[in-house]
Amino acid sequence: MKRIETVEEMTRITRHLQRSGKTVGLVPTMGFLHEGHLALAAAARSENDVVIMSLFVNPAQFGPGEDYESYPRDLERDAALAEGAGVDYLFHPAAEDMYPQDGGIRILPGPQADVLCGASRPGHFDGVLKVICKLFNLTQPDRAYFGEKDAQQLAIIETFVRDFNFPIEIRRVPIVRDEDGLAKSSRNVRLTNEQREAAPAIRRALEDGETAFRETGNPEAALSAVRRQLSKIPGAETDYAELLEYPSLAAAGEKTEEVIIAAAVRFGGVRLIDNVLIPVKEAAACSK
Ligand SMILES: Nc1ncnc2c1ncn2[C@@H]1O[C@H](COP(=O)(O)OP(=O)(O)OP(=O)(O)O)[C@@H](O)[C@H]1O
Ligand SMILES: CC(C)(CO)[C@@H](O)C(=O)[O-]
Ligand code: BAL
Repeated sequence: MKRIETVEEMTRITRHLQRSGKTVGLVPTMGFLHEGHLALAAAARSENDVVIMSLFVNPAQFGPGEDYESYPRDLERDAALAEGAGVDYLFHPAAEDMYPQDGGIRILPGPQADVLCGASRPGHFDGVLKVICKLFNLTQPDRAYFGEKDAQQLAIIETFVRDFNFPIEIRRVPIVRDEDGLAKSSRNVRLTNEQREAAPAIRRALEDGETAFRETGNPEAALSAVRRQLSKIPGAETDYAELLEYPSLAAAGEKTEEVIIAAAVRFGGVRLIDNVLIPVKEAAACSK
């Protein structure tokens, strides 16, 4: 595996890869790798000649007072894990190299970014789209891999690629969980023992919502089941819990084919997200 530290070198290698005619899979991450990231890398490995993983804690997607500084980082550990996962190029630029000047162009996502994490973290998805646009241009991938844990991000990136005609296939990867059901997340290491013990209840709350939705087909009943369970988690504060159409993230209606029940929960300064995706046809079938 080759490490690439600068935008200039990444550009040079991309030109070379383009001439070689090899297919390229891109796995964008913020590092502190876990099995969720490795599942993205495995999918990329199985579908492409070359795998590029980016590892960049993107300042543009963090708001004032958020955890940019305290976000976990460990480059050497990440490099060993990426190499073990069959990554060919690990791109880990410095922030000053990615953003040599302040200001510049802003990318403004549409209504999909007005809800859920977009409502709690104003400007977050502007920053995600900016870095994704840069990474797509810098690596020119055939395919790019994103996890369903960040389902809103995935939906917005799919729209971005369609709207701006990027010749890139976006590949969705299912959520990888710990044995007790907690979704793998780099931020899990920042939980205290008590918080870590309580955190799998987020998943159970979403499952209760899924069961209620499958049994009743009623979004309000499902959502109140989720909110009730979330409110009982010791030491946790619900940031949001919502049921929406997926991937439009509009209110669910008559023609909805799939819904998402998504939640964000804060344990002190650690904010975790999780979701379930439910095909509406299946839910209707269950309730009959
Ligand atoms: N448990 C998971 N299962 C599947 N994909 C995941 C999982 N966790 C993260 N990913 C995906 O990995 C990519 C990089 O995510 P990121 O580096 O932010 O990791 P993270 O663990 O989500 O970190 P955070 O602490 O910010 O939640 C994203 O596409 C994200 O959806
Ligand atoms: C996609 C991403 C790498 C962009 O910084 C980040 O939002 C993440 O890790 O999900
Ligand atoms: N996986 C989402 C990145 C963030 O929390 O900023």
